[in-house]
Amino acid sequence: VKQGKSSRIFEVNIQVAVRIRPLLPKELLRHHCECVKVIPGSAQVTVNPDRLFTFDHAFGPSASQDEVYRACIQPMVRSLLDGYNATVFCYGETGSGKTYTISINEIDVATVHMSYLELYMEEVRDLLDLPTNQKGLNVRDDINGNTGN
Ligand SMILES: Nc1ncnc2c1ncn2[C@@H]1O[C@H](COP(=O)(O)OP(=O)(O)OP(=O)(O)O)[C@@H](O)[C@H]1O
Repeated sequence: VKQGKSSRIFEVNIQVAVRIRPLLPKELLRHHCECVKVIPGSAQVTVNPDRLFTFDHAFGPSASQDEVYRACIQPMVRSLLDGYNATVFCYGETGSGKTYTISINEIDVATVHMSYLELYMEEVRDLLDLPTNQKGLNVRDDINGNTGN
């Protein structure tokens, strides 16, 4: 991992956070139970229960949007306003809480160009472009190595 240019903000360029959402009412009704747990005060999670995984951040079901935002996103927003590029990428199975988590926004002092893409089953969809978002986008490289669709 490369050292971040803006060492004031980042020690590394890429950080990985895991968030475990609370069980939904329908899951509680079906007596589902949590099989992934955060070790309190750490960035580690246990799975079932003897496998241990370490991340840069780990949030359990009681973590608020604010807590996730402050730890993971706010430093990126500051860095963005300093002129650096930043990407927040949510990965997880259907219903795991990607949309819920990514819907955190707090920039009201600048014009922001944002794209909202979904990568699912190797198809890319532009979620902000209703006419095309039913069919996948074709991603191509041109002769100069630029990527477009
Ligand atoms: N941290 C959370 N606290 C409370 N509810 C949550 C949390 N995360 C997700 N949920 C709820 O769980 C459900 C699924 O979340 P969400 O739609 O964000 O999943 P997703 O990963 O975007 O799913 P998909 O890939 O199918 O679009 C929603 O009802 C959402 O409100």
